[in-house]
Amino acid sequence: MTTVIEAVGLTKHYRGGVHALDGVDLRLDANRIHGLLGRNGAGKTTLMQVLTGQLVRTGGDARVFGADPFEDAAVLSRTCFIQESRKYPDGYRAKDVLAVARELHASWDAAFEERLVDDFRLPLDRNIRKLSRGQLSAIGIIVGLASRAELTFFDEPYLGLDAVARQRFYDHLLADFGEHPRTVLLSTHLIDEVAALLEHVVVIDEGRVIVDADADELGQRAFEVSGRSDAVEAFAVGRELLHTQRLGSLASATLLGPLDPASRAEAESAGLELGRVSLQSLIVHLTTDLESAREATTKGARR
Ligand SMILES: Nc1ncnc2c1ncn2[C@@H]1O[C@H](COP(=O)(O)OP(=O)(O)OP(=O)(O)O)[C@@H](O)[C@H]1O
Repeated sequence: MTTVIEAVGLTKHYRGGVHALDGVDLRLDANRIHGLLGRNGAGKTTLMQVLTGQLVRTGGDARVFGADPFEDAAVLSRTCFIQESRKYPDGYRAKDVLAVARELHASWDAAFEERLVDDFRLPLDRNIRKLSRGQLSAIGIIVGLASRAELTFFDEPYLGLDAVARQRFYDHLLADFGEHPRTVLLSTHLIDEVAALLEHVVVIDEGRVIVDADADELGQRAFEVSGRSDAVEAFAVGRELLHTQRLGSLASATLLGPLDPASRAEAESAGLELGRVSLQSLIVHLTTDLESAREATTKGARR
């Protein structure tokens, strides 16, 4: 597989000791939809800004299509970056933004643009400042999709979009990706909504990559058991526990590790039910529960 994005020890530090990126190692393959997930302030936007040459890195190396993206016009012409906080010049109407984007992207599909404008009901003649939050997001989505750039970054592209419009975005992205494969890096907090789209998932936390895995493999990383609390507790002994929940005499536990045949048999003979862990729960547990568990262990060891 061709690598489109490669980062080695990538750092971006700000004054005041902020390590927005703190040694990011990453390789993203071509023609896949990659998810970039993580909590607020984890470093997702910073990573995209460095990879699109909008920010200068402090250290390490970043390659996009094999070149340094910073001020490399050839790299940037193959890239489309959709950012939620984009500012437009005074007096611009929605159709002016689309006209500029059309000029910038060699693979722009005007017929697709037209369909998307209809589908997202974008008022083309309205001044950009008068558009609703959702309509502004729709502009970004239309540009990101119709540009058909070889590499598209969507940074939280759908602030303010209603559930119907978000579903349309997912449907269009998936259908168009099927016909015109390209590389997409999508950052979002609506993890379960996009889980089915993602082939590969990167989770960053405090500027570091904590998960870098194919979505299928990630689904095998944890499982849930539920049933009588004493049976759940007994089953959890010796296993890495991510999370537990109790309700009266019943409990459920999220455990790390693949569900091998022996564990399955053990759970079944203890009368426990087995279930999958959603991508969102897994990531929430990995970025919060594991952290607290490790903190508790470190504190315990220090005592
Ligand atoms: N110009 C700046 N000066 C100082 N710190 C900054 C600057 N820009 C970003 N940061 C900090 O860098 C960290 C990473 O920010 P970033 O915007 O990349 O996070 P994010 O993962 O995109 O968050 P969110 O999901 O909330 O959008 C945060 O702690 C943020 O406060």
